[in-house]
Amino acid sequence: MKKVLTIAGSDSSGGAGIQADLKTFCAHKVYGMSIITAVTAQNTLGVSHIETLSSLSVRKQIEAVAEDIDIDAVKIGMLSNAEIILTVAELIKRYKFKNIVLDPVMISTTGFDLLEKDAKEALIQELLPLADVITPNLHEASAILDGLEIKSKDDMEKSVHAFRKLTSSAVLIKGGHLVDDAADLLAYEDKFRWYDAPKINTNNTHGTGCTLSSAIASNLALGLSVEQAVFDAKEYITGAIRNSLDIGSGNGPTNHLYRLIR
Ligand SMILES: Nc1ncnc2c1ncn2[C@@H]1O[C@H](COP(=O)(O)OP(=O)(O)O)[C@@H](O)[C@H]1O
Ligand SMILES: Cc1ncc(COP(=O)(O)OP(=O)(O)O)c(N)n1
Repeated sequence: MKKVLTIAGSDSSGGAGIQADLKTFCAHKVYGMSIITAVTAQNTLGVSHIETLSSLSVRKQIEAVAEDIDIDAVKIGMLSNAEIILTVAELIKRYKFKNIVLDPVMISTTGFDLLEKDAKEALIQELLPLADVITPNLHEASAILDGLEIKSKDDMEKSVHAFRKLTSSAVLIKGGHLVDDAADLLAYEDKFRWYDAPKINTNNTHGTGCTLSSAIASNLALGLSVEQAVFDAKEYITGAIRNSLDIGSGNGPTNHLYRLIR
């Protein structure tokens, strides 16, 4: 069985973070492992508290897994601060991790900071170059590109050229926050490809970014090309949103069981 590691924060409500990642791995029939960077108190209405683990704890968790188990792919989500980013970057290099999908989590949809403001540069300088695929949403892409306005599909196309100057990683700009579309744009090598999808009329989009990046990591572990891994992950997230769950009174979670329970 293929083995996939997530390095991310815990979401007590189970919709995003480590919990979404492990559910996604399970649905893709890969073995999931987790490195927890922070514990958030969170529900469908928002984040009320964050306790970040020490970089020593993160280091020890990664070493414990990597010294014992072969890892076929890694998904990276919420990292909280620069010290943890530097630790993760160092250990990626030491253990030569492959198939790395970086979701540059910065802020929750409900507006809570999940990355300290001064850590953005470390993320760009230290982690971006190590990732095989990065998956910013419109807000994160704009933050990485020094405030470049990205609100439309045209803006997304322009922004991939700016990304090309920063990194040779494949970049998937997620269009979930476009007004009437949910199209994502993949730029890889010197090509780009749109993954179109209709915008589903629902508030239940908590954890969509986490789910998509974990699905891509699972598909890479299973041996798919980047283009196909993104295609299959896009189908998975679209189905998980279409069948999303009315849990809680805010933004409910996606449904990872929709292919099993019909
Ligand atoms: N309402 C929606 N209908 C269809 N797809 C959506 C919707 N909202 C998000 N998505 C898709 O979910 C994935 C995550 O995107 P996005 O919500 O932009 O990321 P994040 O959760 O990081 O903000 C993307 O593939 C995006 O197109
Ligand atoms: C612990 C934790 N990690 C990441 C997120 C962000 O999740 P994401 O899927 O990018 O988007 P929203 O759920 O915020 O819409 C999170 N909330 N918690």
